[in-house]
Amino acid sequence: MEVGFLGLGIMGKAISMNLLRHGFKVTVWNRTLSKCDELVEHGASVAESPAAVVKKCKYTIAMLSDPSAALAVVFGKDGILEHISGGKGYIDMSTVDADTSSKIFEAITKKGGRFLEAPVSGSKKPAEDGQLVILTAGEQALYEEVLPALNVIGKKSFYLGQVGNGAKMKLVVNMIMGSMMNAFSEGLVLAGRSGLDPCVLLDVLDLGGIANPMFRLKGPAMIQGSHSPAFPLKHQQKDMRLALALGDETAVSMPVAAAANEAFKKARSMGLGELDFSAVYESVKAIEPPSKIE
Ligand SMILES: NC(=O)C1=CN([C@@H]2O[C@H](COP(=O)(O)OP(=O)(O)OC[C@H]3O[C@@H](n4cnc5c(N)ncnc54)[C@H](OP(=O)(O)O)[C@@H]3O)[C@@H](O)[C@H]2O)C=CC1
Ligand SMILES: O=CC(=O)O
Repeated sequence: MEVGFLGLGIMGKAISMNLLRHGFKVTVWNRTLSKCDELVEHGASVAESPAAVVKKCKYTIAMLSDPSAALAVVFGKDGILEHISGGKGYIDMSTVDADTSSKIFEAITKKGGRFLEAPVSGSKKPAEDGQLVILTAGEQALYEEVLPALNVIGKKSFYLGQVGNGAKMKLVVNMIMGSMMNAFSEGLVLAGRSGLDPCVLLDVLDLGGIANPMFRLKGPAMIQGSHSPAFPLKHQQKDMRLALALGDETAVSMPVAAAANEAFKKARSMGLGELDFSAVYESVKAIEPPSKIE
């Protein structure tokens, strides 16, 4: 199967490498073209624009940073709309809001193309290992046609019906994840400031009912102050913002998520946006206790 791939950031690079490893023919494009070089060394072809990719490939997958990037690649100069036609499929894996996804869907179908949104849950390592959870919505026939690729990319794909449902599911999941990361960070700092060993806290958590892979994986590195980016904090804050907007639309009160969003914004203002989202821990730690606690 031949696929196009747009966006070779942390996730796009890992996913397209994985597709190449599994024998897919992959034509890549990235805004910063030099990021294509490593993929070419592993057998990918390069095209000069999103339009050129979609002209060449029946199926094109995109993995871009945010709504404005997702829209730019479709509607911009040399974008997808210039060559999408005649049954070609466009699969957008970027985490965006439902409105963005719907705009893309409408424009593509108007041109005779087909659309599937397919945001993913799981980070850099699951992307490298083909262990993502894929949250698709849109044209079901396209979903079924591209299952061979989805089965390489992920350990499980959900088909959630109409366009927008994949985006919404992803935002709900990441709203929960971002809130958990904040509670975890506060717990680690609270343990340390209370004279407890945060490493022992990790052991206690891991044996109880709230044990989870995120605490297990990120905790030891966080305690070491290491936040090498797997899921950049700026993207987690974007997801909190989009989830809160969904909460506005649906009149769901989310004070916990709102507080978590503020914490991620503060971390961004401290210059931590390019680090892993676990770096929110540094912004919690940065609040010095008064010299004497009354
Ligand atoms: N990292 C993770 O763990 C996960 C991320 N996600 C989501 O996946 C998406 C990608 O994440 P990730 O790979 O980490 O992000 P990165 O920041 O590593 O990569 C972003 C990609 O988007 C491209 N891009 C940004 N702006 C534009 C634009 N205006 N026009 C064209 N291309 C653009 C970048 O190109 P360039 O190289 O030129 O900057 C790059 O290829 C995001 O929506 C994120 O929320 C979902 C699950 C997990
Ligand atoms: O969106 C991030 C993730 O880890 O999932």
